[in-house]
Amino acid sequence: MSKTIAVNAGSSTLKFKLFDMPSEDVVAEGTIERIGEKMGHAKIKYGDGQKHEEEKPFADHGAAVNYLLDQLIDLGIVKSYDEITAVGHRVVAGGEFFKDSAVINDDVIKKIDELSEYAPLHDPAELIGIKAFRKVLPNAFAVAVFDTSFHVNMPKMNALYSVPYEWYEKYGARKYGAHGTSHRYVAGRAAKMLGKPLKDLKLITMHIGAGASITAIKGGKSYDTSMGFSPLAGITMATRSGDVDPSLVAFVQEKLGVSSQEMISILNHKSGLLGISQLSPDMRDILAAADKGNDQAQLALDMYVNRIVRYVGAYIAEMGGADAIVFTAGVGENSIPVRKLVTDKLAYFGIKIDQEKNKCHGVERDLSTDDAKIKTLLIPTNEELMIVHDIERLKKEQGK
Ligand SMILES: Nc1ncnc2c1ncn2[C@@H]1O[C@H](COP(=O)(O)OP(=O)(O)O)[C@@H](O)[C@H]1O
Ligand SMILES: CC(=O)OP(=O)(O)O
Ligand SMILES: [Mg+2]
Repeated sequence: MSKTIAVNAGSSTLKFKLFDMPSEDVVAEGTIERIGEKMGHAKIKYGDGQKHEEEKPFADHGAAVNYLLDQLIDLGIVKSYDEITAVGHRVVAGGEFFKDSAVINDDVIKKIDELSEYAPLHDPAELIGIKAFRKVLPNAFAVAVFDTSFHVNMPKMNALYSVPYEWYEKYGARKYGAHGTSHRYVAGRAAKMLGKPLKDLKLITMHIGAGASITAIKGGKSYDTSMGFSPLAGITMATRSGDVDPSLVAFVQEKLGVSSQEMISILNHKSGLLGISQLSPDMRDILAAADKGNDQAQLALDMYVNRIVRYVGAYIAEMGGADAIVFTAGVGENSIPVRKLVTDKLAYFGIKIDQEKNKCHGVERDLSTDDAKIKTLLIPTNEELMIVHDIERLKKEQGK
């Protein structure tokens, strides 16, 4: 029996799922969190209900990947690496070059390396994973699945910034978006739940995790998205600022006397929920503190909800309506209060959820009331399954 592994390197995490093929049963899955921090955390589920958990530092993504490879053998998840015949890697930035997932070879690796400047928090980490797996699985069918591919053909009117056009021509200055694999997956599931073909639907998918983005999907295609040139733009995130007036950045940079790289780092790592609350990047902490009357946490929560509502409203207007909005990713899948706050503020559009149906997490469910004009769906994302489907499609295309 052959196995396929999907590897999802985030900015500070490494997630994986190992699938038995062709059944697509998940035989092991896990997350390594807080990579690069003083203390990291690894959690792997495997076999029939077995769990492995460990607190230890992971200096960088290289250390995390090596740990994962060791654990696959040490925990007896595989007897030998040869059992894994295909591997898929999430890559955030594919630029305009990768319009679809790609079979990994030397040229593809070189190209991803070149594109790293578009996603410095993500692509270098993902390259480390690609190279490490290539070393131990030299014969596996390896595929890169890009976050940006789904957005690459969005209308130019939405992809471009109102800046000198030659910036786009010379430097690729445009909106690339991210989380495309997730938006694509939940859109497909939404169509199934609504019992309508994707091509006939207008959807707004809210991928709200630590990184977060909202996408307007028209006829199954990305029409507009909240992330921009990099995954820093859009709504308020755990530690990322989302949209900021660039002149404010230049102004504060001067005051602080720091480099532009340092400014970008502050906007990426010290902003968002963490920056406003001065407490935590984690929505669970923000909700608990706001509940106890912490004003900064309340402000962070209000801003977070407001930014989501702003984009959903804009996208309903841009698409001339919507059939459904979809909650997904860490906060969207798990936070009952955030889903309530967001949908309450969208009541004007005929978005209305049943509070009893909302009492759940991690399940596919239509949360709408019967009289809702626009449906509200909860759909747990599954980027890893999407990666496996892309691997199978590319295998077929290549006659393998
Ligand atoms: N029960 C919950 N309530 C609110 N937020 C939650 C809950 N569970 C997880 N989260 C949030 O989900 C985030 C992680 O989401 P995830 O989609 O895994 O992120 P990413 O892939 O961007 O690292 C965490 O920052 C955490 O704040
Ligand atoms: C692009 C991005 O923000 O990814 P993540 O949410 O995994 O950090
Ligand atoms: Mg993610």
